[in-house]
Amino acid sequence: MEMENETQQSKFRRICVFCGSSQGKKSSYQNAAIELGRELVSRNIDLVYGGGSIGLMGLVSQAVHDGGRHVIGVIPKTLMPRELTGETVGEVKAVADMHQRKAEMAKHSDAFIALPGGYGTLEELLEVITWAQLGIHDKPEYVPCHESVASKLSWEAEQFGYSKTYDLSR
Ligand SMILES: C/C(=C\CNc1ncnc2c1ncn2[C@@H]1O[C@H](COP(=O)(O)O)[C@@H](O)[C@H]1O)CO
Repeated sequence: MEMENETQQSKFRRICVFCGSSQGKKSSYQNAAIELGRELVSRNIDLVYGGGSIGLMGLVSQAVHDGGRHVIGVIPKTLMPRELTGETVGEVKAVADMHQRKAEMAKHSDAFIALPGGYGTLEELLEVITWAQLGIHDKPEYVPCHESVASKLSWEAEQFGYSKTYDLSR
């Protein structure tokens, strides 16, 4: 029987979160980023992300770091002035370019979660989905099916004729 307040164990050690470099118009996006960060902490899961300190990326990484879990941020050197402001959080892996960033993020993660974001987030999500389709990896991708979490991303996905259910896990 499960005990209340018992730390939840996950089969995932590290999860990669893709999300916006801006905070978005709705406070629910920001709340979702913080909630997801805390949820990872409660399940003893470390974070892999794009390394930025701005937008939803900054919020989720700060929440995981504040909760005492390890944070790996993977960021191209050329993007640092744009996406890294102030103090860095956790371990920062500087890479040469965007392609290496995505490959590194995928290598260090057991699964992927996408929160709302712009085209960068969408691009990152679609890349790992298509890698799974090609059999390059078999790690699950998940877009939380919740209005406040998925609406921005889902709007963009709809433009590409994507499924409205957003249950992309396999
Ligand atoms: C330019 C290249 C590939 C296509 N573009 C991107 N690929 C991967 N990651 C990207 C791309 N553009 C932006 N990003 C990053 O996504 C994060 C969220 O951005 P958003 O637009 O706010 O959702 C952010 O860290 C961006 O750096 C290489 O050939």
